[in-house]
Amino acid sequence: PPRESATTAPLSTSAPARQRPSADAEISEHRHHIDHLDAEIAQLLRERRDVSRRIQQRRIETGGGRVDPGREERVIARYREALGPEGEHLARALLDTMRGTSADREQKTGK
Ligand SMILES: O=C(O)C(=O)C[C@]1(C(=O)O)C=C[C@@H](O)C=C1
Repeated sequence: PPRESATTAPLSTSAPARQRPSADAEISEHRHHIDHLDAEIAQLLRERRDVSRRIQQRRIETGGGRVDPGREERVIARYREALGPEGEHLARALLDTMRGTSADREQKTGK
């Protein structure tokens, strides 16, 4: 069918919605995808934390400290390269989570 001209078309924002899945359906589908990715990321983070804790414990047992600042800088640089400047914030939060030493936790438990 011939398309309505710009001058005769009704002023409606719903025209594209007839040709595509509704925005609600599309958003809902993407959110399911994100929920799935978040579950995978959480599992990977638990695995990473287990490995990280083994290193930290071994270092502490052998007279070292929990933190290895040089290694942390290399981890942070990797996240920055992968995700841009915001990757650095993520890496710092990640390392806090790995060490269990976030400011939030220190405030609540004193540990
Ligand atoms: O690689 C280490 O030495 C670790 O202890 C692991 C890890 C990390 O989770 O990446 C955690 C704490 C350290 O400060 C540095 C890095």
